[in-house]
Amino acid sequence: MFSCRSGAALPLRGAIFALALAGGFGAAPLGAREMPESGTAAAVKKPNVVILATGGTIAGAGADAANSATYTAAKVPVDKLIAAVPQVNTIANVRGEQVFQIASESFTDAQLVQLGKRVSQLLKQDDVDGVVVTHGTDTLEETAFFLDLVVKSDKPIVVVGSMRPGTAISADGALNLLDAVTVAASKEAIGQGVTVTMNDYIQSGRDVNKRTNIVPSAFYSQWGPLGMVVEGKTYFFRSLTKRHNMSSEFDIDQIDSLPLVGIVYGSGNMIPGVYDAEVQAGAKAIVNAGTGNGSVPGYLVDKLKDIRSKGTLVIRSSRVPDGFVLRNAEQPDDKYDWVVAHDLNPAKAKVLAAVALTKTTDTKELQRIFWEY
Ligand SMILES: NC(=O)C[C@H](N)C(=O)O
Repeated sequence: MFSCRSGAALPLRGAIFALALAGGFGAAPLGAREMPESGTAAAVKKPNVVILATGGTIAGAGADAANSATYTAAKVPVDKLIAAVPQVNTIANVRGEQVFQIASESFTDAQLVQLGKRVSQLLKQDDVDGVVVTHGTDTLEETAFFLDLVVKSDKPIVVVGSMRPGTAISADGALNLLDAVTVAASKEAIGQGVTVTMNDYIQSGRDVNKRTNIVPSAFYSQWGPLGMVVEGKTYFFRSLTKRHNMSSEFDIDQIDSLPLVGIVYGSGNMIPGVYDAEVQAGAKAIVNAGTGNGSVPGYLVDKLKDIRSKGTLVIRSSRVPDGFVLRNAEQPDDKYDWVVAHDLNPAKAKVLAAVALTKTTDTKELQRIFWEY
């Protein structure tokens, strides 16, 4: 009934995904005609990709096809997600594993560590060429950066989500997942660090962040995407210059838990007690999501100096989405023994601080790490 030739099928993919999730496929899955027959050279040579499913909107379901924003995340199991995009089988030998079934805002550090260990374990296997992690988009940028920092492998790791549930008209999950498998199976992605495939782009998991909470073009990096995926082929135009994966000094195999790091959001008329609450809760570092160039209100400087002198790390980041925080601009970081987050947004600075603190509490070392990763 439907033509499955790439290009012609593109506008239909969202609807196809929705249909599949609703159990709408008949006997012959789309794409089956394009699959190499088993036993042929093409079938033997296909890379092996494991999809680790963690939930999110890509596994979400709404009551009606018109519900693009009102739905329940983390409903559809991994096997059904894969079955809804049979085109992945033309690219790789794909199998799925359900690691969690949660919305990504519910991720904790314990889950981050568990996921990292599983990705690392799988990529050590000779029969695994790449891993895709399906994930909610709310904290996708943290997980992607975490995996970028701690998984010691050159093999492709792709984190993918969607902005619309699979049941919605024009759902974006099917194409995003197909693109993720394409990148995970591609030789070009080897050594590129953890990537995120959303809305046809290949983004660096280190750089990318969610900029809008409605439309499919939600993910953006101020340094630009690494490339694109078009009709089952990857096109890379840039590489990540920051240390990651094989060149990282961190290894998930040596990390069993992460120290608590808090974020305090900067604004006018702030409450100093928020910092005390973070310290009392056990925060080993506080990321100050300051205004502008990571600026700190005059009436809070003594509070942050006091916190630092008692042992909690102070990291100056900014609530401004782009640009970067300069050391000793706005505040004398050398004098106060504070660290700056460079271009990392507060959520990413929190991840790097937690990972870095598993190795060192020395502020010079920590600042070096913030420059290098
Ligand atoms: N688009 C999404 O995936 C949002 C959802 N709240 C999640 O992060 O799981």
